[in-house]
Amino acid sequence: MAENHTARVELAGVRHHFTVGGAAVGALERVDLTLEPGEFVTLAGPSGCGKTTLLRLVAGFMAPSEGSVSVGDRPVRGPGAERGVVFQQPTLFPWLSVRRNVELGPKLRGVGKAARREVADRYLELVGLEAFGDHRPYELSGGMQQRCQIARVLANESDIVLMDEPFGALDALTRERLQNELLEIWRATGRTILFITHSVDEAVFLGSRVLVMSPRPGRIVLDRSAVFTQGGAADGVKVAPEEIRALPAYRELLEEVRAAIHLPATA
Ligand SMILES: Nc1ncnc2c1ncn2[C@@H]1O[C@H](COP(=O)(O)OP(=O)(O)OP(=O)(O)O)[C@@H](O)[C@H]1O
Repeated sequence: MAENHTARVELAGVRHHFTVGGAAVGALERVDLTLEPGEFVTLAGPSGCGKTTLLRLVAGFMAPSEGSVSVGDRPVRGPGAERGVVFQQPTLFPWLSVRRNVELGPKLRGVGKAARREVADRYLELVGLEAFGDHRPYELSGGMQQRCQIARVLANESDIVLMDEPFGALDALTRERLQNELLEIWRATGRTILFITHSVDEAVFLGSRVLVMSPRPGRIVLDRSAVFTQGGAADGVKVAPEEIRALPAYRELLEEVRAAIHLPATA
């Protein structure tokens, strides 16, 4: 994996509640969590358990009711360029070309024209969209738009990539292709990734670490290292996804995660 200099993300004693109709609705309860640089952390849990709330706190879109969120020992006080967010639905500017969408972050940071074009083209190539730089987002399929969004976040040099069910709206084939591409990108760039998913298989397949949250108010009830994705990349040897999924240890973790979410065993 690429060397990385990403900062550690730390949530300490985090509680969060929303006020709805004058009443407090608990969303997160006592979350103590450290994301180490370069980890690919997947987060699963029942609907409404507080996953998005946790991600939004790390993104700096809001502050916790209690406790603290910090990145590299600095308290999070709002969004920052080192934390990129990939939403479930692509949020691209329709009036800009695919390339200009990807260039936007570097442009806002004052990167010159030639340099930002180079960065954009590098990331478009990484996500397999090199031939579509001059297209408009609406000329791309949903999966291609999602890849463009990922390229945009990476081009913005966000060392920490926060992904909220990014593949949730995609068909199974595109989803599988993007999962494999994302793993390649992670191996190549060494970013820290926090990835929310409803799919237990996706959580176990992608994560170098798998977290499960309890029903609302969410707490982390399972925290496991998963070596499957890294194992395949160890010495450049690629292991086919089907082989990884057939490993007994993979099946075991899958069942453990399913049990933690109170889903029935698969077999
Ligand atoms: N802006 C808000 N105002 C009021 N309540 C909210 C708000 N955002 C979230 N909540 C509530 O907080 C709880 C946690 O929501 P959150 O979106 O974090 O869950 P989630 O685990 O991401 O759900 P899902 O998997 O269904 O996307 C839910 O009960 C939700 O209704």
